[in-house]
This record gives sequence, structure tokens and C-alpha cells, in this order.
Amino acid sequence: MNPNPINDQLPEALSAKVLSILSTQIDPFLNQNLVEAGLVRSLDLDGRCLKLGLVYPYPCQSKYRQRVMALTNALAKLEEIDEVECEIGLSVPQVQAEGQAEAVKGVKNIVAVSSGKGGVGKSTTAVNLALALASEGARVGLLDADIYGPSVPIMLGVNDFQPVSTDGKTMEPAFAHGLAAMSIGFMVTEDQATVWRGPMAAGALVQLLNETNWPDLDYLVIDMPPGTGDIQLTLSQQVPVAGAVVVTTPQDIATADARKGITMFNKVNIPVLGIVENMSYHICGQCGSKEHPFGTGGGQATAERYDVPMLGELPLNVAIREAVDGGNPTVVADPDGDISAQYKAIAHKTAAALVNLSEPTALEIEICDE
Ligand SMILES: Nc1ncnc2c1ncn2[C@@H]1O[C@H](COP(=O)(O)OP(=O)(O)OP(=O)(O)O)[C@@H](O)[C@H]1O
Repeated sequence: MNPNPINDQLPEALSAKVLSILSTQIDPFLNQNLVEAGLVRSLDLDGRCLKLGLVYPYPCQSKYRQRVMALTNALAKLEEIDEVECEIGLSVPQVQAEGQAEAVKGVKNIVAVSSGKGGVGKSTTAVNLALALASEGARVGLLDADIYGPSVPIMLGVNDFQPVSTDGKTMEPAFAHGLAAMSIGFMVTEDQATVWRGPMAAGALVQLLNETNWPDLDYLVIDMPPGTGDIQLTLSQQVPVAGAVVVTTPQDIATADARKGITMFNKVNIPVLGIVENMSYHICGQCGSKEHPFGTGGGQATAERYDVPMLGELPLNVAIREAVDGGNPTVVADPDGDISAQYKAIAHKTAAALVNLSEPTALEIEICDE
């Protein structure tokens, strides 16, 4: 790994000082310092310019500038250097899913987005989460497995898409807003799918997953059917899900169902990456006050009770509905807005929670001295 062994006293002493400074920088999502989290991959000195190479295991492109600034400021105190050049890359590790289900070709990590009951905004969250992961630099796919109401075609503006097969074996996904997408809604009408019994529905969804010609993906987000019945249980057992996100609204009736969802994932050994509380509050358009039409604290209480992270709380906001129902979800419609920032924060936490599940790899830092 290290083609240039240290053969000079200064770089060795300097690299120790640099690593010691980098050890004081904590990554907020991995909760580790940059060195122990394995982010520092190369250190080089070119004259009095320190060249630093970082590789993140979760997508966070929008944070790069801020992080480079923080590192440059922290390293500026070193007398031996005048300049810092920092390059940042992304390499998402593959998390080994528990269970017997075979990995899907080209797909590193499957994230299931589920809800204990319908109508809480599961699909809206799944679509915006997938788009947020993609906007932060990852390669992302979305599988709409919600046989009761496949809404991804409308939400991504591809409702006229008809999948074709170029090899007679697999179907090509749709491509929209940078995502590869497949939906049960492209294949059958809602009336046809809703009469399928549990095993048949789960079988069709597994087939849809495996017979789609996915491009290489860091994440495949699955919009699961709502509920915790046979279909959801069978699907969770037959798909190599690395982690699940549970969406709820704050009221008791919804969080009781969310708890059932967490229990179901625990039963099949799928780690719950966290809870998203949707329609958590409403900001009054007249006076700007924060209102809680569906009560408060339900998601947080559930997260505490089951010891899973709270990934985010999203407002009840007409712009979210108009954007997603119009095929141009908030993360693409208003990428720099406050709500997109919240979806991106959920994406950072979700992806970092997955990293924290993966086996730590012993990484060497390439230290060059010329
Ligand atoms: N935070 C929000 N603010 C305003 N409207 C929202 C919000 N989240 C979702 N909606 C709207 O609520 C409706 C239901 O959302 P969605 O389809 O995502 O729910 P779901 O839980 O996936 O439902 P189902 O599982 O029954 O398909 C949609 O019209 C959507 O635009």
C-alpha cells in the first residue's frame, strides 16, 4: 500500500503531528475522529504544501467545503507548511446483510423504508431519501415494492415508463432525477396486485428486485408495502436488507404501528437504522409559529424505547406534497432549501448508521515523501 516508505526525519515527525491534529477532528455522523474512522488515506508533502487525501464511507458532498475549511484551519498552525490541499472522495462499504437471502448483483446495500401503517408519508420519505443520497454523491436506485399503492412512478415523474428487456432475462429500470427506478406499478395495475395473497405478492416483489438490470449501486432504497403482515415479513426474509428506516407520524396510533415494524425487523435480524417522524409539526404561514397538529414526541419516545436513532423530524408542509405529487420531489425541486437540508441530514445519518454496522477494515495511510 505504501510505495514510498518514510526515509526522512521531517516527514515522519510532520506526519505524526498532522495525524495528531486530524485525531482531534470528530466526524459528526460516525462519532469517531477522522483517523480512527479510517477516512485519512494519503498524506503527502510537496515543498511546503501538505496534500491530504480523505475518503468518506457515506455520501456528504455538500459538507466537503466546510470540512476542508475546518481541516485547513486546524492544520494551519503547523510551522512546517504554508498550504494545505485536501482531496475528498467517496467509497461506500458493503454491509453484510444478515440472513440467507442472496446479494443482488451490483447492489452494495439495500435500505428498506417501511411504515407500520399507510398514509404516513413512507413513499415521500423513501423518494426524498434516495434523492438526497444521490445528491450527496452516491449511486442510488429505488425499488417501489408498495403493491397497495405504488406511487414512485408519479413521484419521479415516470408514470408512462414501460420497462423493456434487452436480453430477454432482465428488465431495464427507468432513470429519473439521477436514480435508477423500478416499480411494481410499471408491471401490474393496482387492482391486480392488491388481490395477491402474501407469498405470491412477496414472490413477485423478489422477482422484480432480482430481474431488474440495476446499474452498480451504493444503495438500493426499497419503498416497502405498509404494515407488518405476511408480505412484509416474507419480503424482509427473502431480500438481503442491510438496514431499515421506519417512518411514522407523531400520534399514538401511528407510533404503535411503528413499534410493530421495529419488532418485525428485530425478529428477522434486520438492524433498524432509525426512525423518521413525518408531519411532525407545521409552521403557520400567517404567524410563523410551530404547531403540532398530530401531537408531539411520539417518534422520539419510540426511538428511546427501542434504542434506535431518531433520524429526523419533517414538517407537514404543502410544498412537500406539491413537489412529490408533481413528479419533482423537494430534494430536486428546491435542493438548497431548508426541507432538502433536512432530507440530506437524514441521508447522512442513515448512511453513517450503515457504516457503523459494517466490519471495520484495517486501512493503511499512504504517506508519501518526495
Ligand atoms: N411531510 C409532508 N407534508 C405534506 N404532505 C405530505 C408529507 N409527507 C407526505 N405527504 C403527502 O401525503 C400523501 C401520502 O404520502 P405517501 O404516499 O408518501 O404515504 P405512504 O405512507 O407511502 O402511503 P401508502 O403506504 O398508503 O402508499 C401524499 O399526497 C404526499 O404528498
